[in-house]
Amino acid sequence: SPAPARSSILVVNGPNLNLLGTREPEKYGTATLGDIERLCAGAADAHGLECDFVQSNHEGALVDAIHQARQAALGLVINAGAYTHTSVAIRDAISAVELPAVEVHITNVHAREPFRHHSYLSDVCRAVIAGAGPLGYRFAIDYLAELTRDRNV
Ligand SMILES: O=C(O)[C@@H]1C=C(O)[C@@H](O)[C@H](O)C1
Repeated sequence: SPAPARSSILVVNGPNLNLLGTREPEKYGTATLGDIERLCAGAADAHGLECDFVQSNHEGALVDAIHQARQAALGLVINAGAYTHTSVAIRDAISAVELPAVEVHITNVHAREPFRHHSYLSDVCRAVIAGAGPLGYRFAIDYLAELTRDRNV
């Protein structure tokens, strides 16, 4: 009989996102990382799925978390924070694990400083959601649920 379908989405948050709630609230809002994780859990639950969460300020720890998702998750939601704009290592990890990934940014990075306009991750992700605030995480989960529906991965 086929292996049971995977039911978890790994939500990856990068550097400084642990400060959400008090980090430049005029840009990032007042929702804490915990609030966002609860939003994600509720979004996944609506699809009969669950979320695992990792947040790290360390690039290699994020790479390790992406690797570990390969055997367990049906997809990735990733807000790599500043590493979005610098990290070939995280890009290569996403590409290597061959899971559908959605890139999320709370802010509209294209309306900010030029150095935020380029992402090393976008072309190895299925979709990019930027500027919708914390709701972007829910949109990403809804999309991944649709993408992987009825797929015994
Ligand atoms: O909007 C966000 O969630 C992203 C979060 C960060 O920490 C920044 O370094 C990115 O440039 C934008």
